[in-house]
Amino acid sequence: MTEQTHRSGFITFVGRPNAGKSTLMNALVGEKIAITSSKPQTTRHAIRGVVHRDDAQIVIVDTPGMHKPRTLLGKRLNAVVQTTLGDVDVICLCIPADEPIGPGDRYIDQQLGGFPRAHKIAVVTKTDAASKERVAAQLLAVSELREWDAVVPLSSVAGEQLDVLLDAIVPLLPEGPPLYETATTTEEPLHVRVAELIREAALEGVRDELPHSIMVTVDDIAEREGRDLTDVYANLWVERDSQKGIIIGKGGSRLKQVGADARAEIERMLGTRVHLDLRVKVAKEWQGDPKQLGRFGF
Ligand SMILES: Nc1nc2c(ncn2[C@@H]2O[C@H](COP(=O)(O)OP(=O)(O)OP(=O)(O)O)[C@@H](O)[C@H]2O)c(=O)[nH]1
Repeated sequence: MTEQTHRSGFITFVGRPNAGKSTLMNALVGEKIAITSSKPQTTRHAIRGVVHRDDAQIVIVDTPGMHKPRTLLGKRLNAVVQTTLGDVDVICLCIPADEPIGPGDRYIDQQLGGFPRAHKIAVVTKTDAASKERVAAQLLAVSELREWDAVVPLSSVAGEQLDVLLDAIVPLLPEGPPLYETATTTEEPLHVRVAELIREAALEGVRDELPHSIMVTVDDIAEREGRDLTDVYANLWVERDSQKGIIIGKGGSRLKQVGADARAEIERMLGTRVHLDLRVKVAKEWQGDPKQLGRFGF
């Protein structure tokens, strides 16, 4: 019997907003750890997931969408992207199959030239949402962007071709032992993961202008002794008093729904019943305020 080579390394997904990066990472890791939403640019943290295989360990760093910065928040997000890309072994550029390649895709593709160390894979996402012909045409168009180490069409939603992507990634990683214990699927601290679940619930059905204004912090997560119950104390931050009203809803109805939805997700993650104490607070114009951004971990 020959001994199998073990490889381990870091990969990341880039692509314009809504390209399907978060959904893909969740599908690969098999546990819900990054926020997904139909609203663009809602991924804020470089969350890591770990894919374990017998022959490899793939550490996934999820980066926020790369875009031309407008606000201070945008600039900081881009700085996170730059640091991440300088560090990884493989960069996967996600381009949806159901939309033509646009300036946003090209902008990001050009940026990839600045990271010669990393191998590059093109991932054509959402193949379930496009015809076979369309997928084929998209593969051709993507191939013409640059010399890729691989081009992989897949669907995170249908769970198709995910193994093909992993098989393409593994040979590009350096030889080495696993970087994380095999039980680990994420190294995000628990309170960050809980905060993301609450933020995701709060984003459901919210008006288009709100997503970037919502932030969640978790003060405490405490198990009640001898009981199958965890207390979670969290704050939902908005930028203006007017937004507070939108979040809370008529007679508190929206906030109640958000609380119920978030609680169900947190219970699923923690495996205990949860009491969620959720307060809505205003942090005036936090996206442009360095102090507030620091507090929210940017
Ligand atoms: N049909 C289909 N829809 C998908 C698939 N993957 C993602 N989507 C949808 O595309 C939208 C965007 O997906 P996300 O994973 O949030 O995209 P993202 O690239 O992380 O977006 P940002 O956080 O804005 O950068 C969501 O509505 C997803 O449900 C897929 O394989 N098939």
